[in-house]
Amino acid sequence: MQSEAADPRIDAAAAESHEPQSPTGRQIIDFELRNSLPRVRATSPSSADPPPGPAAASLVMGTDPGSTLKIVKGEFGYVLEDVPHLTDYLSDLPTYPNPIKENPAYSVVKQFFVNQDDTVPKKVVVQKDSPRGIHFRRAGPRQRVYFESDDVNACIVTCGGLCPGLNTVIREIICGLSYMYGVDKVLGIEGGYRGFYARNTIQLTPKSVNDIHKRGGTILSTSRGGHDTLKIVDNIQDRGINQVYIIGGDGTQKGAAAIFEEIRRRRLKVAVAGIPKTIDNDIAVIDKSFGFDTAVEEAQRAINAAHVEAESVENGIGVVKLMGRYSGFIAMYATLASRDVDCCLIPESPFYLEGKGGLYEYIEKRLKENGHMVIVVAEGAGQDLIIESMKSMDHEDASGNKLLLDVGLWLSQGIKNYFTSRQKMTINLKYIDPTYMIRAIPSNASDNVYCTLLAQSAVHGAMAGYTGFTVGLVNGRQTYIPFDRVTEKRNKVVITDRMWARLLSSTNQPSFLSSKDVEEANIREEQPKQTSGEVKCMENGST
Ligand SMILES: Nc1ncnc2c1ncn2[C@@H]1O[C@H](COP(=O)(O)OP(=O)(O)OP(=O)(O)O)[C@@H](O)[C@H]1O
Ligand SMILES: O=P(O)(O)OC[C@H]1O[C@](O)(CO)[C@@H](O)[C@@H]1O
Ligand SMILES: [Mg+2]
Repeated sequence: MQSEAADPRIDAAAAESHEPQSPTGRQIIDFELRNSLPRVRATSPSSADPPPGPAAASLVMGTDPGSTLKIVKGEFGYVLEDVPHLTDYLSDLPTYPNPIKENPAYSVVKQFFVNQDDTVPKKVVVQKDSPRGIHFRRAGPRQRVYFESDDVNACIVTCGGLCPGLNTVIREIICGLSYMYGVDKVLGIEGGYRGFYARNTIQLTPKSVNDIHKRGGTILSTSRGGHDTLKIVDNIQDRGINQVYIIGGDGTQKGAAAIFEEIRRRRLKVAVAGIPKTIDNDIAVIDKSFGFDTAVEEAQRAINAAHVEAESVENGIGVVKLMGRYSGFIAMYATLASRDVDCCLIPESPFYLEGKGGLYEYIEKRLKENGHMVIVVAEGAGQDLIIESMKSMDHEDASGNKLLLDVGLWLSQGIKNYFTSRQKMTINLKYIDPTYMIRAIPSNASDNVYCTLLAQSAVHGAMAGYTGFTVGLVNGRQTYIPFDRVTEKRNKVVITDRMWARLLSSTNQPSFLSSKDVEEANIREEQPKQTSGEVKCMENGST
């Protein structure tokens, strides 16, 4: 471990830094960032160069000790949860006209640049007297950029599990940097976070990545564990990297936040941009994560197969396991899309097997009615029941994620035992586990477009000097979201929400919930989430 005093680069950088000058005739925007850095003022060097913060005179900055968020308050309860900018800790950075202006493809676009004040509301369903609520900065190209094309030295890393679309995002970061901004130095870090200090790097060009979106997986390979913030930032510094693109799930975004904090502490001119990846769709705030649509579509093939098998025999049961460690979105959407599913089990909704209203009773009823049935089970469902029945130990992977027991096998065995031992009826059960086959395919057409927009938004943000942000779709608009916002909690299926009710009504399955379960779920959802703007919000509200 390297101490601050032992690193000469930190002292040198700190000695060079000084309080920003008061800008002439420009609004000074004060804000307070959480930890070690002193209070700073974001300024804009020239009138042709809009400041990174909102320019509207009515906005005042709020301060929130203990919060990592950069909060801007406006009228009528308007709150902007802004993302950091290089000028927050580096003063007098020169800016340059955005080279996109010279690009023939984009020069005809009527309003190509995003208005500096554009923000996107988190909540779109409002009442006439409700406050305007939380907003995020709108993503997109800015008039001026904080990097000269020739000076950019970017790198890309992929971490965590696989997900359809990883290669598309990699490709579009490289092509976006090159075609829109004329950047030609992009390094691929191999093997996830530990690749920064333990693996090789590869030079990436539009030509070398031309075809990669047609392949599953990640050409950079990935890993879990191995995040050593100081070693990673040392490596970034040693290589002269000044833009870091980090693609990964909730764990990866936490790692990206740690890297950003260390970079900021060392006062380096390095932009850190996260692109959220998770096939489980469990990242908070954003509408959905890339690869999710592809996964739901591919899951249909497994469900169809299970259905064909089940309806072709007497008392046929098809059990399909889908991914979803903590969140059952893939299972829920795949079930809703298919209409062949009779029962969907997810981690968020407790269920029980035996007795009145239990799963076995429902299976029996369904077989008597229809002669066959299909069950979709998310991998994280029923883990408490399995642990109870197998007296198993808790295990974790290299990143500290819970290692799951195979709910599909366990459930299939349980159903077989139930019907055999009680001589209820002869059943014919087929268990299909397509999880890794689904995760390993290339992204479908709509995910490819989505990946492209995410990658381009990340590139625009980094070029414009924003840092410490995750790019994401909020209510259909590309935004920059502070890391903390996407890592503080997981996106989960809300079982008291209308979407889960739609599922229950489509499958006709029992909810398996006691009134106590419903009460607990309601309490979980109703707990207000205080921000410094004192705006209460509910994640994943009804659609
Ligand atoms: N709290 C944390 N602080 C720093 N690094 C972290 C943290 N949590 C996870 N990481 C690092 O992020 C990387 C990926 O984490 P993880 O394996 O949990 O996958 P993920 O990004 O959550 O993706 P997935 O959706 O596949 O779970 C790992 O290298 C891990 O060490
Ligand atoms: O086997 P691995 O690579 O650890 O990944 C499995 C996990 O990854 C995820 O797909 C999330 O990326 C989970 O659904 C699943 O539990
Ligand atoms: Mg994760």
